[in-house]
Formats: sequence, C-alpha cells, structure tokens
Amino acid sequence: MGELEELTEAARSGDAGKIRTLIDAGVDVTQFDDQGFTPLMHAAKTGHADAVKILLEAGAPWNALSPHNLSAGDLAMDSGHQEAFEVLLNAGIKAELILGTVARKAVNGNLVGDYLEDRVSFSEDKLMDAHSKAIMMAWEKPLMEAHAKAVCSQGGHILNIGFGMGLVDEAIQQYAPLSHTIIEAHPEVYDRMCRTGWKEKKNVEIVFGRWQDVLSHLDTYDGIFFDTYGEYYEDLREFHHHLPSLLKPGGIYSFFNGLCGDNAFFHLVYCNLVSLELEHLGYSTQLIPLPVKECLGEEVWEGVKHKYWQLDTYYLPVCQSLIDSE
Ligand SMILES: C[S@@+](CC[C@H](N)C(=O)[O-])C[C@H]1O[C@@H](n2cnc3c(N)ncnc32)[C@H](O)[C@@H]1O
Repeated sequence: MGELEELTEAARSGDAGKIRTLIDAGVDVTQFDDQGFTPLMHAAKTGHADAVKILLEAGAPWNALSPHNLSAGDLAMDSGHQEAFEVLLNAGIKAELILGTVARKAVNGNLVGDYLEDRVSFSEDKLMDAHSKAIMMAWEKPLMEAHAKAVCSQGGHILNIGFGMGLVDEAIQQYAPLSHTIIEAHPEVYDRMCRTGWKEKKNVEIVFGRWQDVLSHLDTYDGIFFDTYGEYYEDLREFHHHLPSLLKPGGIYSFFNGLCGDNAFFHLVYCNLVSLELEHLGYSTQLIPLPVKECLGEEVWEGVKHKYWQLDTYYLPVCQSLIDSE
C-alpha cells in the first residue's frame, strides 16, 4: 500500500494515531487520490471530526474541490456529519478572515474595471456582459421584491447601488419612498435608465458613476441596497465600512447575497464571514431563507456562460445597527 493509500484508509476509518504517524513521517496531506478526493474529503464524508481536525492542522486545504465540485465541507454536510461539518466551517471562516482564498478572486474572471468598459446586451429576461455572462436575470425578481420590502420597511429615503434591469428599483417605487437615489456606473445601463423614463420620476435621483467615486454626492438613508457586478468581495467589504456614514439610525441595509452562489458550503462560509465582519462594524445580520428552486429550471440558464446561482435556498440579509436592533 502506498503512503497516500495508507493516509486515505486512516482518514476513512478515523484512525487518528495512524494519521499523526503518517503526517510525522512527512506524508503530503494535500494530495488527491485517483478518484480526485483528498484525505480530508474522506474523513469529512465518513464524519471523523478528529481526523478532520488533524488533517486541517497539518495543512490540508479546506477548500479543495472533488471532480463534482464538492469540498470536504459539502461532503460532511451532505452526509449529515454535524461535528465534522462545524470543524470545517470554522476552519473555512478562519482561513477566509485571514487569507480570503475563495471569493476575493476576480468575480466572473474579469479584471476590475474591464466590465464597465465593455458592451452589455439587454433582453427581456436578462442583462448580459460582453462574455455571455449574466449581469442580472429576471428569475431574481421575487428576490429583488423581498430586498425592496426589507429596505423600504422604515419608509423615508432609499439608496440603491446598481440598477441592472431595474427590478429592485421598480419594487422600491411601489413603496413610494420620500426619495429614491440610484447609483449606476455602466454607461449603457445608465443610458437605458434615461431612455425608459427613470430621470423623470419625481422622487428619483440618478447618480452616474462608480459608487466608490460618488460617495461625496450622497446623503444619509433609511434603507440601502447594494448589488453591483464585476467587483470583488473586497469591494463589498469596503462598502460596509461606509455604512456608518450612509445609513440613518434605525435604517435597514441589505445586499445581493450571491457570495459563492455555486457551492453550498463556500456560500455558508461567506454568509458567516460577512455577518461577522458586519458585526465588527456594529451591525446585526439576519439571514432570511427564501426557496428559489421553483423559479430556477435548467432552461433559465440557456445561453448563459456561468450559472452564478446553483443553490436551493437564498439567504436574504437584513442588517441593522446593533444599537437599534437591541
Ligand atoms: C446585478 S446588476 C443590479 C441588478 C438590480 N439589483 C436589479 O434589480 O435589476 C449590477 C449593476 O451594478 C452596476 N455596477 C457595477 N459596478 C458598479 C459600481 N462600482 N458602482 C455602481 N454601479 C455598478 C452594473 O452596471 C449593473 O447595472
């Protein structure tokens, strides 16, 4: 039996002593076997939490993916191994807090800045970028309605960042806010907003530009929604640092929670991470589960290069200052 096979066997049977001996002897814990699984994945799938801990401590990557795009955390979760799952979840959160190896990469494979210079195309059910990746899709309408309901729940002055197909803005208009400010950075999206009458709406103010560049034009708001495209997780984090100067006391903040929307476990890691980071800034985050399976048939993705959402439940974030939510 080769070294990797021995480690795989020990991981599968949860033999902590054997795993330690093999690690001390220098066996590489990051290897994949010929089925495309790491020893950590085997330990997770069989629910041996101690083995999972030892392998993680020895440097096994928590976010390695199997040929079916499943991580050790997905395997523990799908097999119902709560303890192993929690060890992996905490390891993922800790690693992302420090290193950010999953979602801080360029979103959609574009470099920051590229997207805003490229052409976009509109159709009835989607807005696409120049690389056939969806910027926004009509299936999200019920989600946008729920976001609008949340951020408009205090009435008053509302800010939306990222117009896209205008779905959230149409829903916000239903609540007749005192003012409705929309920031949009893409020239063609902005042009379309103007052509479709958004400039003429009495309570609407459109600010053209990247949110990063127009902050000084902004006021304070009772409700804020954030949903941009072609940005990094870092940009969302940066925006969160501006919340104290943008959100009025008692105000509600929400954002499109598409973080790692193509992997259930990574998504959970990022839901926890973003909640922790917001808490650090003084905001509570409630994640409201909304089933999305019904509105997401395979046909929805026809002609779209990347399925940016593959999960059955959407967790809608509702954030409020910790002082207000006490
Ligand atoms: C996913 S769409 C928004 C969809 C919108 N929530 C809706 O209901 O249709 C993202 C939008 O953000 C815009 N955007 C991207 N980066 C931006 C930035 N830095 N500042 C402002 N808008 C940005 C894009 O041009 C695009 O129109």
